Amino acid sequence: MSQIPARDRLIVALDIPDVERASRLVAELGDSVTFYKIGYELGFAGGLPLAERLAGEGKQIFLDFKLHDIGNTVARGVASLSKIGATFLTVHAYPQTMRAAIEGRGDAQVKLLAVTVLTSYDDQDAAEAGYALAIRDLVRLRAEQARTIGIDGVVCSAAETSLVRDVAGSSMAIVTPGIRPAGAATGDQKRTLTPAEAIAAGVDYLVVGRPVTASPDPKASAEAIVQEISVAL
Ligand SMILES: O=c1ccn([C@@H]2O[C@H](COP(=O)(O)O)[C@@H](O)[C@H]2O)c(=O)[nH]1
Repeated sequence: MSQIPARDRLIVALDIPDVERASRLVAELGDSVTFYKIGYELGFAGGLPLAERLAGEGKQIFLDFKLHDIGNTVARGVASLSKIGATFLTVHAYPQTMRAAIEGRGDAQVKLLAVTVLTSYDDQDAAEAGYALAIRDLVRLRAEQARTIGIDGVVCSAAETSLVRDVAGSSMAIVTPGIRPAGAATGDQKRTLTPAEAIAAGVDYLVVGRPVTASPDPKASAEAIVQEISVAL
């Protein structure tokens, strides 16, 4: 995936509470951002028609709904979301869920990404949630299962890129939230790397929310990240 242009590797998380504000931000960012992620906040506030519109206007869309339910419900949810024209859609990396997602996607074009372990978790959080494995082992296991089941890519921390690449190979996309330009506030993210570190590690796509959306100059912040990606490629 080394042929992906630097700009198309930046996915801006549109974590914005309403469609009007999100549309204004997209207009302000203009050509500086080609790829947007829509998750709970905007999606549950009427963001799906915006996702469809942006896809129709040539932006790439990542629907980050992290689906996880009984198989029938996951399959039907994926079937509905597959009609939007998105590039990526997330499910949690549980084998039953991943198999159901593939069934629900059918012949649609959307690529399925499996969320391994949320980037806001560290080993202590995983233990508190009942997992006996350390995060890196859990990420490795889930990446292996995603590959075996036929998922298109994984979501993990950029810090796990090399272990994921080892098990997932070069054809699966590695998509990494928890990206923080040097000096940016980490907030609730616990497994972070800078854009340059993530590219050097070999990730395909970088997901960045607050460092762009909460910036006093979102376009300048997005351009600075694209520049950092270009230099590191
Ligand atoms: O493991 C994960 C999976 C998804 N996310 C999502 O990415 C963005 C990150 O936003 P920031 O403001 O840059 O922290 C957000 O929409 C999360 O839901 C993640 O962070 N970690």
